[in-house]
Amino acid sequence: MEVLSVASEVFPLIKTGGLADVAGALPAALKPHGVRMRTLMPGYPVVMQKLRKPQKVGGFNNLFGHPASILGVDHQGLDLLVLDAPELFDRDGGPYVDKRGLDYPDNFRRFAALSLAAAEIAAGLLPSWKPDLVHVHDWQAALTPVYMRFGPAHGMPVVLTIHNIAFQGQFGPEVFPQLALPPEAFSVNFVEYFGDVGFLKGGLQTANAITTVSPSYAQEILTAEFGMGFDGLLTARLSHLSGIVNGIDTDVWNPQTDPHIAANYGPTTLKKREINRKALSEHFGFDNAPGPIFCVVSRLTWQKGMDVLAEVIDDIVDNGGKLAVLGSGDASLESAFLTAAARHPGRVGMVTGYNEPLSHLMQAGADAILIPSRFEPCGLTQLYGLRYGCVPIVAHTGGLADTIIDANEAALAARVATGFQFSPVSAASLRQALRRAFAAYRQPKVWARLQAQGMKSDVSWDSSAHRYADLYSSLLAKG
Ligand SMILES: Nc1ncnc2c1ncn2[C@@H]1O[C@H](COP(=O)(O)OP(=O)(O)O[C@H]2O[C@H](CO)[C@@H](O)[C@H](O)[C@H]2O)[C@@H](O)[C@H]1O
Repeated sequence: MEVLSVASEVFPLIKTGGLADVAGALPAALKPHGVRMRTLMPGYPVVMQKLRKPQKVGGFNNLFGHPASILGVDHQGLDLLVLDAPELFDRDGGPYVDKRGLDYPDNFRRFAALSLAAAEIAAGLLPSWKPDLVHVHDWQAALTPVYMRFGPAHGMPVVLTIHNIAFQGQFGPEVFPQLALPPEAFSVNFVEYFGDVGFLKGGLQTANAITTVSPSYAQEILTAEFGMGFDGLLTARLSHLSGIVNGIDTDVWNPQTDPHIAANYGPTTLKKREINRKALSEHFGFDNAPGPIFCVVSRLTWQKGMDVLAEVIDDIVDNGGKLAVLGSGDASLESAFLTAAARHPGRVGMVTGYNEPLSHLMQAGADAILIPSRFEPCGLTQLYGLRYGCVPIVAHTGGLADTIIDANEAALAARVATGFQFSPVSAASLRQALRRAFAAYRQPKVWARLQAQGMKSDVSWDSSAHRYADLYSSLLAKG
């Protein structure tokens, strides 16, 4: 089966969040299931620099006003199709925002171009290859099924995966005439959304199947609280919606071989984590006092509950714990953590920015990872935590609820617990979870059991890749 995957970021070429990890890992995970996946992504400067011997495999004389090429290239086993459209993607800032952190004003055109290119590939643009099915990710690729619906690839199945329904790609109605869609596409059945143009809206209406990244989140987005305006639409399309939990790349995230950590270790050599703890402590300027090190690797946003975490920092320190934070995001949250680090030297440390190698060392050296998200479609850092013996302390929501088994009395007695869950997302309930974590940490056998159980959890793509492959087969069987 030949599948075209379309994503705006793909690890290891470019990553701002979990979408890149998933788009980067799925092709290899699907291979054993008879799926050959080629991935279309934009040719941002950092991507173009990394490509080795790309070949032009197709092109456009005029893609939204400019010529563009499709480059075919293998990158560390990833079969990539890169949309080389310098007018749209050769920019100084990040993939979505400029150097000042502001959205590019032509984002609608940039990602409409990605989607249109995908639809053209589905329609046979490349002389050498045509997919049987298209799998698109998030709003940046969500116009693909809309373009396909009005073009020659009409009828080819499309799967749309929602990684985060908070990001919808909504633009004013004035962009519609610039999208090269027929007038009837500006209707409630397609992209029209309360008078605006909605990229994700259009995709949700037209994809043959909608998936999101955990079964619990698939349920939650049917409610007004989590649906972010799409609960009604999704309820109407319920028979096409399912939740498939993310896996992780167990080669990239393997404490036995990880090149980014100070000492490799496995389930039987957990003592070596001590060396990573030391390296982490040096990095964050921690003192040598015992006590658990909690870590955070996250965008610093309201979604991630970082304001709630900021409220309990003093409690962590008062109880003999330490906190290492790696992240960037809202200025007020960044400054809350920096202020806490200044207030608690040797106990609280903050690294602002994005640092992939350090994120590995944190999972290897910290005792627990804190994830107090208000909503979390799946979450990947708790899965990395399980694999690294860094016990996850998570909010009971979305994929966090689906992947962590709370250390309640019954689960501890049955030896199945892998972490701590709390609800609601409030400082009081996070404090309560921390109290339970401190108590468990004081009992080394209990803590070691939590770590061991977590490390035994299957966080690989094996079972989820199977589900995607089954979904593709069922869509193709429908003809
Ligand atoms: N400062 C930093 N330095 C280094 N690495 C950092 C970092 N900040 C974050 N990361 C990394 O970025 C990734 C974040 O993935 P998440 O799943 O936690 O959330 P995100 O909200 O980006 O993804 C959305 O899509 C994913 C994929 O489907 C869903 O799991 C998730 O719930 C949904 O919100 C992880 O690999 C993490 O290690």
